[in-house]
Amino acid sequence: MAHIVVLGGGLGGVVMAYEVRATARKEDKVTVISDKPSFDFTPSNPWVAVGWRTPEQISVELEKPLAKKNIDFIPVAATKLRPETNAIELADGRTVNYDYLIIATGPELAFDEIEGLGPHGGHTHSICTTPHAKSAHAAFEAFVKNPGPIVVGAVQGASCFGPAYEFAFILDAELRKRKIRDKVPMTFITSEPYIGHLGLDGVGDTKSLLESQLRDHHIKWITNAKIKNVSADKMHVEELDENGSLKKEHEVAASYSMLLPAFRGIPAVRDIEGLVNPRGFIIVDKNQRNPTFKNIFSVGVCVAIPPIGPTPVPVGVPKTGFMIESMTAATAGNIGEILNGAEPTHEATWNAMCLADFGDGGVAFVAMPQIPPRNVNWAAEGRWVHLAKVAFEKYFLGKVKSGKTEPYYEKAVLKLLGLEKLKT
Ligand SMILES: Cc1cc2nc3c(=O)[nH]c(=O)nc-3n(C[C@H](O)[C@H](O)[C@H](O)COP(=O)(O)OP(=O)(O)OC[C@H]3O[C@@H](n4cnc5c(N)ncnc54)[C@H](O)[C@@H]3O)c2cc1C
Repeated sequence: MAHIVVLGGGLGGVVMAYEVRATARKEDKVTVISDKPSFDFTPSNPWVAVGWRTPEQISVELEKPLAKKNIDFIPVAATKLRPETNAIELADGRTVNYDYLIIATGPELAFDEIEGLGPHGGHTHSICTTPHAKSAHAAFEAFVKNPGPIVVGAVQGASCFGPAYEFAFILDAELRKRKIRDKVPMTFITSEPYIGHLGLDGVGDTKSLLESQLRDHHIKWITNAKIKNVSADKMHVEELDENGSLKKEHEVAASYSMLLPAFRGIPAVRDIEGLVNPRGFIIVDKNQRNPTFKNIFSVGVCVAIPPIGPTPVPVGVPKTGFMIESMTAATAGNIGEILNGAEPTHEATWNAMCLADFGDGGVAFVAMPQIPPRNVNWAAEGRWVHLAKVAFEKYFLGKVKSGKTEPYYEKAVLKLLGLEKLKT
């Protein structure tokens, strides 16, 4: 009998647990360890922040659905991983031993790298977690009573740009609905070298698509931006030129702001030599397996993926839901093979595919592979993206509740786009 532990109960971890349950042998034990009792569907956080969803609508209590699939659940945070003894120390003093470990903890949010950034003692809001989105919503309701300038964007070192664009357009839609958009100057501030870069050097024509959307919605922008510091009503921003030298300094007024932070690995794993890169992300080979500790695998945002190329201000590569599904499927296949005495053969596709909802429209893109030149480099816009995103939410929450394992949705979207045959 082997004990397979999945660390993290988010988008990657829960699906991972279901999938590895299906590929492991009957006698093997599967356990999920998470620092909270529920699963939150992170892609819906921008909707929570404007009141289009409540946190309860996008959360699932994990104990029962996991138990139904014969998966143990420990809702206690891991404080330290000891890979040399195959042990995880937990916040309640317990130690859990494993034969195989899959790390799916997502990121730690590096707000402390910029003065005044973030919701904990800083001056910017966040949509990275559902509790953050809930307090961003409370602040938004206060803001609309006394509107002023809004800043939305992503800071230096960020890797998740789609949700920043989404949130800017969703705020714009909500402010129009409340008929106060005319009282709110909006600025999009990003470390990307150009609008629509997305950490992927653009996909299809995301540059023109997103620039024209920002223009159409009267949102100004600053690219190659480094946030120096944020105070209660403004932020100090350095705009760099293409060589990385200072081009212009900006003092941007903000009554309400949301900036996506840089990510790094969680403290429980961050300083383990051979396991992580300098930012604390888990190093994996093509089979999602760590080359030093061969019984450790990793999926999701905590996986180390190098940036697509140098940029004047550092930007990382986004890890989206569809890519994460392909990492979980490959990992489950590989652990199944190892348990049956074979070498792992499954590889994730690591393609980027994303739906960015704008409330009444949206932009979708597919990049296969992630690094250009690509076989598929496609982006489009339309109201259907909003509807597809609602379907994505329903599909995923259903998957978490029921324990279904196949990545139906990726197939469905590719089919919708006529790209099914091109899937690599
Ligand atoms: C605001 C936002 C919107 C996004 N929208 C989309 C989208 O529309 N489409 C898309 O494809 N992708 C989207 N993404 C990207 C990506 O799909 C999500 O970030 C996704 O949640 C990542 O899944 P994950 O499992 O890697 O991490 P997470 O979902 O963050 O899960 C990590 C889990 O580990 C737990 N954990 C953390 N530390 C510990 C610890 N010490 N011990 C135990 N458990 C721990 C956390 O509580 C959490 O449950 C979005 C990301 C963000 C931030």
